Amino acid sequence: MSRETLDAAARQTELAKLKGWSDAGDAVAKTFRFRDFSEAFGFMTRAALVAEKMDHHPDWKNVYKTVEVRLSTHDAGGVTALDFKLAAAMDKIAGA
Ligand SMILES: C[C@H](O)[C@H](O)[C@H]1CNC2=NC(N)=NC(=O)C2=N1
Repeated sequence: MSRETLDAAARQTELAKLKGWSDAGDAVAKTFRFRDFSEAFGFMTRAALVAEKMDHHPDWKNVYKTVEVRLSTHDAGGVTALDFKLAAAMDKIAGA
């Protein structure tokens, strides 16, 4: 998959296909909220396995039952198609 960065218009096109993700310029971001810590950490565990398989890893922060996620392609210095692929996978795991 291409590691070319997407411009603002292309990011908007991709964001429109997802729910709850926003454009953070150098990344796309979403805050996932779960019922409790166990659900949040279960999500992170499953997402981590997918990310590792993709060799594409999230920047994220967990506080109790929320998980703040930022996705960018560090090697490319911006957002690429890979970030949207991981975003969609995370939504699926979260049941969103
Ligand atoms: C060598 C390895 O493929 C790279 O370092 C991968 C690992 N995971 C990565 N994850 C993310 N989010 N961006 C990258 O550029 C990246 N690069």
